[in-house]
Amino acid sequence: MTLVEAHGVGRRVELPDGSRLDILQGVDLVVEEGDRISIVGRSGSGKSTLLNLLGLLDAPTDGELEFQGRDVRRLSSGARDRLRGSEVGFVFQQFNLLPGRTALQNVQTPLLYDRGSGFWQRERLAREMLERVGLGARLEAKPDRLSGGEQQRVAIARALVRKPKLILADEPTGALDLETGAEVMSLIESVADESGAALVTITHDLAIAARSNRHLRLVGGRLEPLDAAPSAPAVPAPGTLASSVDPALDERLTA
Ligand SMILES: Nc1ncnc2c1ncn2[C@@H]1O[C@H](COP(=O)(O)OP(=O)(O)OP(=O)(O)O)[C@@H](O)[C@H]1O
Repeated sequence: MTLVEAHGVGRRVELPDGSRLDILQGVDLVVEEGDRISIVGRSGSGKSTLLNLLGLLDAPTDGELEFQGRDVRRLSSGARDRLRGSEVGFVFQQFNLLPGRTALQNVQTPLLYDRGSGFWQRERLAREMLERVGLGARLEAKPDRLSGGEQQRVAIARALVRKPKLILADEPTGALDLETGAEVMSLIESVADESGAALVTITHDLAIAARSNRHLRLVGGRLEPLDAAPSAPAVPAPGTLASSVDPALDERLTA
């Protein structure tokens, strides 16, 4: 099933001096259920802007964008928020956990928007999700008591507790060491597999990009395919350099 279909999508913003900046122009992308897509691009090329459009945080200024067959530009902001809440999960580089809340409370937060789910049901779902990411023994821990890798696991549990069909990961391993990053990606992928969700990952890390089955690069406001499959192993051995994964892929990603 097609989740997202973008044709000629553009995103333009107005700058304080009255001039306009075309961040994205003519983006074409189809995301199917179960897809594993990585997007690379230079800093400032518009990757986060694109992720915000795919995740219904923002609407395009040009082109057509459909989410599960619905025209995003015609949705009211309330309808967009509801669709995002039930169908999209975000994982960010900086975890974005609520600092004063326990792991269990953090993971329950998205469930507060589920009409009809009572406290005990929310607690059960959050507990199960934290157990799924290996943190069943740290339910009451607050973020400042957790390592970076553990905080990212809480963030993953929070992003996926509503079983979204689209998972958008913006540099999810950027704040983690290589080995922890590979573990965290495996976790995101296996949870995505269980629910048949699509996973779109923005990354600068070539080892992380190589794990996807579709590789795209954002350049000049457009997406272009990097179609040759990387020959690298899916997970680099701990301690290996990301750029040693596949010199050919490396060249294509960073050109
Ligand atoms: N609301 C906005 N108003 C003005 N400029 C913006 C706005 N949003 C993004 N930009 C600009 O658009 C460009 C693309 O931003 P974006 O954050 O999408 O890039 P990116 O590829 O994710 O960058 P990075 O890899 O450094 O995070 C940047 O030059 C940014 O300053």
